[in-house]
Amino acid sequence: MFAAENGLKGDPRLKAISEAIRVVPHFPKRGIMFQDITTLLLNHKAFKDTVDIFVDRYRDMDISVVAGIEARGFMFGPSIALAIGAKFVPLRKPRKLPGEVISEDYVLEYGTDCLEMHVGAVKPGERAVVIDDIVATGGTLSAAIRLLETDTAEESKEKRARRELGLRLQSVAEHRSIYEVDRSAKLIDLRSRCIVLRHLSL
Ligand SMILES: O=P(O)(O)OC[C@H]1O[C@H](OP(=O)(O)OP(=O)(O)O)[C@H](O)[C@@H]1O
Ligand SMILES: Nc1ncnc2[nH]cnc12
Repeated sequence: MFAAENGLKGDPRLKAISEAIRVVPHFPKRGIMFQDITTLLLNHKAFKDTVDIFVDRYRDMDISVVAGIEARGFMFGPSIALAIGAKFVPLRKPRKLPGEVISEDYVLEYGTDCLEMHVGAVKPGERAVVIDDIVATGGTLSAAIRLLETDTAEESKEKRARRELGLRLQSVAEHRSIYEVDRSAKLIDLRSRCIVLRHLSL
């Protein structure tokens, strides 16, 4: 879907990017097919192609904020921000940011967590892209969106409605299985939304 929507159908870069991601079964616990992007980072071409695809997609779109989710969104987000002329806003795990923060709790496949952002890092009306390495349950990405929405809460209802209509979820690798079929553990192979570098344009 991403390939077709973005004129990348048949682009050999997408296959090479998918193949550069190592899949580690049963990490960090039984049933999880862990998508390890550290092997992609070791492959200069696949790493650069990944960043370039997002840069090409988001340059000249009046985006002033790239928000990266700790920790793996920090590995791709800053390069994309610099290349498209945006600022980089880190969305961090609790108690890491020294200034005043807003927080959002969320549930993960293997526990619960929280994301924080400095108050004032994003101004009302700014256009943002959220970068992370993967969407599994979507809990982390939803928390990131809520954080950004909180900080832009002053914007008008009309503007907000327009922005919500413009939500886009994009990826460079999709339809990979991230759960092993394991009846005894009652896990289902969702063949779902395992997405490398899924991002959201607000
Ligand atoms: O869609 P979800 O179910 O929310 O899962 C996806 C999130 O899980 C991973 O991060 P993790 O919280 O493991 O932290 P890390 O990047 O610090 O390893 C991953 O990098 C995403 O941020
Ligand atoms: N299957 C998975 N692989 C890598 N990171 C993840 N975060 C949540 N689920 C994951």
